Amino acid sequence: MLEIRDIDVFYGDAQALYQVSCTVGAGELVTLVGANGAGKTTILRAVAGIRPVARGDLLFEGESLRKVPAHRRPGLGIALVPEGRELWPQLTVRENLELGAYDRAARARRGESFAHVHELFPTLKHRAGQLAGSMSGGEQQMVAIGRALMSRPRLLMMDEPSLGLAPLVVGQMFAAIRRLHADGLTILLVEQNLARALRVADRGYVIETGRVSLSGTSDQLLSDPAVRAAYLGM
Ligand SMILES: Nc1ncnc2c1ncn2[C@@H]1O[C@H](COP(=O)(O)OP(=O)(O)OP(=O)(O)O)[C@@H](O)[C@H]1O
Repeated sequence: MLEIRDIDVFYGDAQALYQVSCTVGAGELVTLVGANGAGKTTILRAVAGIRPVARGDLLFEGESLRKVPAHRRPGLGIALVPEGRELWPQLTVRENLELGAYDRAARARRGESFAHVHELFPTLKHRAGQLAGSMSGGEQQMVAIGRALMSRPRLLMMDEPSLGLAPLVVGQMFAAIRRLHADGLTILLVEQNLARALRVADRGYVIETGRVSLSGTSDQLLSDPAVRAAYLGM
């Protein structure tokens, strides 16, 4: 479904990604793991079209995204749940969700999408009229994921959905991710919690200083001595 081919990405003169390649097949849950500042967010931004790609290419369902502006990518089925959630705090939960269904096709199927989001996160149904900014961190993350689902994505990218959440809430978040994957959604998940991410993912890529340093199935990575030493302290 998604093929990232040898991309280089810069912030001004500073190069953040060096010939990064990775793929996500239809129905797969793939995770990008690695330390702070390794370049994981930048990969998602490149796929979403928020950061331009200086070299290389991005293919979505076989078509190059290079000439597709960021605002047209959700219409193709690409959704990003950004780091920090980026909700509208003064709008209600329902209004935040509605803003996710922003194109005509998504608006036409809004009722169905609401039902899907409410089934995944029942709290959002009960709190529909509450201001998003007054909710807990975990609830706000649910709104951010729900808003992305309202655009009816075929590829859902999530940037650190568990960041800053209490352990119990992190468990609920991963249960929701597992459920979306079991329902057949294609997911690209960025996580710093390597062990947890690899337990839900089919495959993973380890990103180090802007490069893919290792890749493999989750089992391969979890049993790799270099991964265990560097990320799991074993
Ligand atoms: N807006 C920006 N301007 C300049 N440099 C940036 C910007 N955003 C990120 N960078 C740099 O690009 C590199 C990759 O950052 P990126 O945010 O992609 O890493 P990350 O792996 O997602 O880490 P984190 O978990 O902290 O988000 C880092 O060196 C970072 O300092």
